[in-house]
Amino acid sequence: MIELKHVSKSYTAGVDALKDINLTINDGEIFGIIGQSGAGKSTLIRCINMLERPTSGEVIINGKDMTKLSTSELRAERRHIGMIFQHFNLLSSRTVYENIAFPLELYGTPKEEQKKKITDILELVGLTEYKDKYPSQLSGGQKQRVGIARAIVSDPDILLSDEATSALDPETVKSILNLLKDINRKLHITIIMITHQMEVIKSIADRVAIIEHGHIIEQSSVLDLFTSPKTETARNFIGSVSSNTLPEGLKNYHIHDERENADDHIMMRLSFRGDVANEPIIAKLARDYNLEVSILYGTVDFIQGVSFGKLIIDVSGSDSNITAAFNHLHSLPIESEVLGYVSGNI
Ligand SMILES: Nc1ncnc2c1ncn2[C@@H]1O[C@H](COP(=O)(O)OP(=O)(O)OP(=O)(O)O)[C@@H](O)[C@H]1O
Repeated sequence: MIELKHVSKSYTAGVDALKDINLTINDGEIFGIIGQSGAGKSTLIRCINMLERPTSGEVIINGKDMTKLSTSELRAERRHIGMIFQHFNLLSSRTVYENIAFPLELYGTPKEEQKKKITDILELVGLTEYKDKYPSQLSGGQKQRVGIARAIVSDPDILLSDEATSALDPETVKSILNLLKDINRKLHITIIMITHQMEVIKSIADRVAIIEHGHIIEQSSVLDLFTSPKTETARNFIGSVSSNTLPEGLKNYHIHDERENADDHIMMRLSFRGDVANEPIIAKLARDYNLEVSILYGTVDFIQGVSFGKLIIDVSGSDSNITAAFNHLHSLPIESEVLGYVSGNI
């Protein structure tokens, strides 16, 4: 387990990059940290392996406070933490095999054991045929595979990923994320990923924290974040992969914020998870509350194998029935939001 307790980091220039960060990351999790440029992501991930020393607070990994270790103790603990980078950081004068061998050489691993480990890892990352190539002869995705192989060849418990997919094209991002997921499952390595791309979080993270101006402003499971975001920043990140704006066809309606006429319809958005998707919510609103309900638009997406959907519906009926129906909706694990009022027939 990794625990950050009241971690703050100020750079000498007077920049408070991290402010009272509290996080717990469980063994075997894929934990995402997302934030805009300058939010403090790199500083945070570098404080986990002490590439940056926090100004205050504790970083406890498997019971040991990393901030209290001597240089030699820290070197020993770092063996359990691998790291991958946006620009791969490979040694250009070494082959793929020699790049992966590098950490094992530093740790004095015997040559025969090195060979066995590297052969297995090359197989795992799909680069067996490329072992004698140099980094300049590889694509970006292949370079990152070498970076991943080098990071996990010394059997770490934790893999830190610093924007590891940011320099790659969308197809390659998918294949690298699949590889990371595979490694997480097969080798039970805890993965902490920092990114500014919500797609990355949505694809593979179990839980996520949002960092803004050095503060964690929201943290939850990825499914909870998508279905019930609490902050504007979270909604904006979600909007980048799952649009919350009205579909084109609905923009033609004159939607107003206030009710203008007694017979105005209400346009609303319902967001729900797969576990409630089977309930006849719409039928119930119509039947039990005597409302007219039309479905105007719907989408379904998947996170961690669970479906979550959005429906835009048009509701009309008497005030008392609408109030009772809204009370019923609020009792369900569904997010409901009034988008506005529409006059006349829809
Ligand atoms: N070595 C440093 N000295 C002084 N200030 C720094 C240093 N490194 C980072 N900062 C500042 O700390 C803040 C957080 O930077 P950090 O690199 O952690 O953010 P980030 O979220 O990773 O950004 P990006 O996505 O652009 O890499 C920024 O204001 C940055 O300018």
